[in-house]
Amino acid sequence: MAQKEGKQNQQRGSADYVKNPHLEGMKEDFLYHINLGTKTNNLPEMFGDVKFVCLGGSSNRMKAFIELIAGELGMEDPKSEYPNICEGTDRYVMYKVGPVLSVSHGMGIPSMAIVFHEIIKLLHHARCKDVTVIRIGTSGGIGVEPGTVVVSKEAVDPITFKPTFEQVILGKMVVRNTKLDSGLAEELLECSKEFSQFKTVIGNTVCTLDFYEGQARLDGAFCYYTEKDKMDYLKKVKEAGVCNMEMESTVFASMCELSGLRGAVVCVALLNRLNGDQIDSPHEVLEDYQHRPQLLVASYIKKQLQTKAKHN
Ligand SMILES: O=P(O)(O)O[C@H]1O[C@H](CO)[C@@H](O)[C@H]1O
Ligand SMILES: O=c1cc[nH]c(=O)[nH]1
Repeated sequence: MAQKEGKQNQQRGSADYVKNPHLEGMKEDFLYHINLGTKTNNLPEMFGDVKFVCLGGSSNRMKAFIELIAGELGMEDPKSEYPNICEGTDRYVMYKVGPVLSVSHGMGIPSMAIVFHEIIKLLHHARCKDVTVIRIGTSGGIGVEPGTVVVSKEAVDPITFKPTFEQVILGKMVVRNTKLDSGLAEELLECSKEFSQFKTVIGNTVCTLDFYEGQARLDGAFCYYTEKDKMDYLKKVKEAGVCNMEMESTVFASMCELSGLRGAVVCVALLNRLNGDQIDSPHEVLEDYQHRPQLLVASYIKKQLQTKAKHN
């Protein structure tokens, strides 16, 4: 039976990103999957200035993103190779330039949840404040042209299309809220107006547990439904105000909600799922699509930092 959790954190910007009394009594908190620890590393010195954390599935994308950010913020160092801060592990990669952290999260809810727990604890141990987190991803579009950037209004589950995420804790189903920061989504949409080379829309995002059967594809290793079943489901998805499907947004949004971090999900649609299942566009086209959320988010970060500098 689903059990609703109690009060959720509504205080965006609060520095109290963790809600775990057990952490206080620990001699060291070692963040195993990112190979950083409270005793091993001086986390406040290394990360105390972080204001933006950008997460995306692939390591190469997150390296490309930090290079883009370095250029945008005028902080590029031609001699620098932008070292991977998590070098001691091959689970995830992490890069930092100024107040921006760029981290890979792998594929799917469990992989995202693990790294996000550790990132939230990292922000806590480093005593970071007013941090914004943005997932920069790819997705399957629902009724949108390939290459369209979708800023998520709500991250919704694939059954009821409600903004909820279910997690089994102590053998019980816990239902968590996945409401995203609407102000941040609007700010990103506003910022997208400077990019006439691609379209940006705001809409709901369905988060699934799988790329094939979970997203009603006909091209997986197994398929026990018809093309009509698939299209009926995708029609229902579209009618729920959904513009795209991916695999991490609900757990990401639920953890933003619990921690009080401002969060957004910005994913490009690699294809329109109403027209097919295979992602077979040429490599250069897919590279160009993947770059679009990065351009938008980099420009947003630059503007935010400029505005902040003016007011200081
Ligand atoms: O492009 P990324 O961030 O990896 O995200 C999307 O791509 C993967 C599937 O190909 C899933 O993880 C999905 O959420
Ligand atoms: O169709 C797609 C494309 C990218 N990522 C997904 O999860 N689905």
